[in-house]
Amino acid sequence: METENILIKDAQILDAHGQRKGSVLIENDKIKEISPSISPEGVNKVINAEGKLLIPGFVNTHTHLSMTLFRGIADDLKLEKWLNDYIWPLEAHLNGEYCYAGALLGCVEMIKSGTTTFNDMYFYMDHVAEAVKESGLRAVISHGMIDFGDEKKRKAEIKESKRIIRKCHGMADGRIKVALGPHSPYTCSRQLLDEVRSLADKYGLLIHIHVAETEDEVRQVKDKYGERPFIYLDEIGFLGEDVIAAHAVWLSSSEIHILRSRGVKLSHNPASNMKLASGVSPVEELINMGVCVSLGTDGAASNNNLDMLEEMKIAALLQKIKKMDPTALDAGTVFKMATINGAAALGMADEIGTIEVDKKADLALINTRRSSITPWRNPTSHLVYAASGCDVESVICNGEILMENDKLESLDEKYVIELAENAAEELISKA
Ligand SMILES: C[C@H]1O[C@@H](n2cnc3c(O)ncnc32)[C@H](O)[C@@H]1O
Ligand SMILES: [Zn+2]
Repeated sequence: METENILIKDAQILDAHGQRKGSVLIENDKIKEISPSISPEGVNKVINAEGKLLIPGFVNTHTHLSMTLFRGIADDLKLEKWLNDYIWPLEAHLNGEYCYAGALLGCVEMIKSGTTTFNDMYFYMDHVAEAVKESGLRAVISHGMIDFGDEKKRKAEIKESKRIIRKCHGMADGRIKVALGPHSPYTCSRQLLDEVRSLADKYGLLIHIHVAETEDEVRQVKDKYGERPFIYLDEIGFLGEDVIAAHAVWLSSSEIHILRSRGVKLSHNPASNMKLASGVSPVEELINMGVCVSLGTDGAASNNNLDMLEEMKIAALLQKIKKMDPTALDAGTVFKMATINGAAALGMADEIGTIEVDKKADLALINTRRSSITPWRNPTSHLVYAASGCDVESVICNGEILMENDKLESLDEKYVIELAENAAEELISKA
């Protein structure tokens, strides 16, 4: 491969390690050098980052990308009714084409708001992988498995997961990895969860699952298995460092200890938890106990967007009101949740999540000369409390420019919007 290099010149750099000024040289897919000044001689592409803030691309650790097609379809409902009466009946009409269109739309939205890596659980994941490949983004994808105790369904779900692993793991120059996606302890049988654990151990794959999202789920799991969700999962030997659990709202103190001792990673999804009125996760307690808590948007049908800047603000504000303490979940902590903690949750802390030499060049540039973040004083504060996805101007993933000066480079935005609009209309007319 011919060496491609990009120089990001004179940026204000911000990551979990703090703030500094400097230039960043990218060679192929990685950061080669970070110095106060780097000569542009022999460089293929120079980006003048004077007056710009350079941050790591956000890591969104819980998404259902193709659900962009269902945006605004079923608002103002509780999770159970939302899933049973609206979302699952619609999902019965999905196909690969629709999932591809919805995933492309999600990729556009994520690039435009500075996300470079995401953890996605859904259906027709080989079609989703195709969209991710075209977009230039990095993703962990998993087939969402639900068996409701039906043996035939369980076998079919495992078969589909294995097919996706064979077809997509390592795709797009390694930007796409495959994980296992048992939906939740209330939709998956004990046997299915056991098989998932064995496959994860055998192939070294991550497990992505929804757990302890609602009080109703806790009641259901207690009625069926006699224990709260995380205690039940621990008793069956399911939990480990490779598990990333979304939501984790309703937790007892013993469950928090289990999460810590098993090294389970969490994805906190405040907007979705608020919109479905699921509850408020005890994020401050979890972080103080040493649990790795990252941030995710969930799908666009329960959020209703994929903007990690907005999600950071919601996360911070929600903890402050839960604790009635304005010092709770400060801006610096929530920025870490959206970057390095996300990388750690996906087992990629050595590769992404901060701006360091030898890490992947997954970066976003914010234009600091925007009215919403003027006067430019405290970058972390402005990012979390004042900025939104629209303030992201340029995005690089794996050393490729995906957006420059607000123009998408890897995808044709107009085409994607048209494709998704048509797919959504056709799909909804079938239901
Ligand atoms: C993959 C399946 O998961 C469903 N889903 C989307 N969001 C949520 C949520 O917040 N809790 C539980 N299940 C969810 C999605 O519709 C797919 O059926
Ligand atoms: Zn979800």
